[in-house]
Amino acid sequence: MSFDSVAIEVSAVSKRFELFERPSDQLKQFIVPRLGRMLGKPARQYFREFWALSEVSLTVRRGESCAIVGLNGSGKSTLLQIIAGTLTPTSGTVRTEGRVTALLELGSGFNPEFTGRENVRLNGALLGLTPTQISERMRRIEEFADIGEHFDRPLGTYSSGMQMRVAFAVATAFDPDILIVDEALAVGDAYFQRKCFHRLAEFKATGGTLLFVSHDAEVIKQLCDSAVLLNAGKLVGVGTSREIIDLYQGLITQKGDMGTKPLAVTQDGDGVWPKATTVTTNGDVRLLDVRLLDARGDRVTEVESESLLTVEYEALICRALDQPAFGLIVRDRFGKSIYEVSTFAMGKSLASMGSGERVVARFTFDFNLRAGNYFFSIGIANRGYARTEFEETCLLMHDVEHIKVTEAAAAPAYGGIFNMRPIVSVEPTGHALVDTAASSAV
Ligand SMILES: Nc1ncnc2c1ncn2[C@@H]1O[C@H](COP(=O)(O)OP(=O)(O)OP(=O)(O)O)[C@@H](O)[C@H]1O
Repeated sequence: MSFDSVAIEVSAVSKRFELFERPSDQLKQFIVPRLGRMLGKPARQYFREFWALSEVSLTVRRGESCAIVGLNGSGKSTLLQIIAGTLTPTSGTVRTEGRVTALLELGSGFNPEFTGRENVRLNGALLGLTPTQISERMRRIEEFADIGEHFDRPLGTYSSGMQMRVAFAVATAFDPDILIVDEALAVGDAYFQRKCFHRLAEFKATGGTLLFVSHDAEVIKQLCDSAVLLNAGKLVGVGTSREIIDLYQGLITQKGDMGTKPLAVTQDGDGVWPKATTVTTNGDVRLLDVRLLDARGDRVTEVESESLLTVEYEALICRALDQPAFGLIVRDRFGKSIYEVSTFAMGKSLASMGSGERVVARFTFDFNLRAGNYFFSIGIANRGYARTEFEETCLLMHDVEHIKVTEAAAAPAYGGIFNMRPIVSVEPTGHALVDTAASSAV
């Protein structure tokens, strides 16, 4: 790949932190090895090594939006800081092409004693912009931040939401080629989050390269083309944002699962169910078949909107389940969940199932979704305790099957995702609107 098309190239980056039990150990580490070397004695180490990143390699092409996902402490922020140049790697290299701006820790790159406006000037100057260029962008930044008179008060007096507003406005206003954003959307109210989301989408649409850390699966799926998954400092998955979110959710299930059998999470269902994008399983059940049936019970790959569809899947119980539950997720082509349900969530308690039993779970719907392609994920679990939480996850498989919905000739016209079938009425209230201007002119 030529570097022309590459915006960020991370090659075998590792980062080691030195963890000291006591502050005095840091001082000892500074002095004792030096003394030892002078006296020809072997060096003693006063810290514990911690590898936050191990041999991470990653390529982001120009114009691509890439998300970094992973559990807390997996190394996402460390990687972003190394790419942004605010932290040096222990080994490995990073190359970036073009102007990079980063929204990392709140307050970084800002002086708390300066006002918002002064900080904007300072940041612009650091990025090499002329005073005229900075002034040209000042109004846009002030408008986007929308913090009123606080803009001319010292940053130290701002709430964290206000600081983020200014930081976000600044980071996106100075025409970066690469924008690095760490969880910025998590700060601020819902209205500002939407504004930030639109600004990032705009940045992406105009060809900017985005590297993004977030725990919000839907935002990632909408904003990012690709994603990588970090686990304990290692890169364990690379793929489309949708594939990686599925893999990540498998990891979350694995972590939250209270069962005694370990869960295996794999990307793409090779060997288990080839169509599936991810498979999370503890081996207690096996999927045997998935069937999509129309109202007559015939197998289909296509269905007309507003008609009956049955999704049924057959599974083999490999270990007795005392409180089994069967679930289904319907997702759109972007992987966004449209509907999720399980026998447990519906309040259906099923009889226990013994090892070797074969069962068929059947979900019949009026499939009133708009024309398009929809994907099905299935879940089998044991011992539910909250709407979507179980003590044991036996099987969670994304994209086991999909259906094409076509629009029926007589289908009602509406926008959005599905037909909510409202009861609508429009009636006169009996009160006429009086045009006061017209009546006073008479
Ligand atoms: N300066 C430091 N000294 C020692 N350990 C550190 C330092 N910075 C980070 N770490 C450790 O490195 C690991 C990775 O941290 P990092 O902040 O990169 O994770 P993260 O994936 O961004 O987590 P989160 O989702 O919670 O923000 C963590 O275990 C953290 O405690």
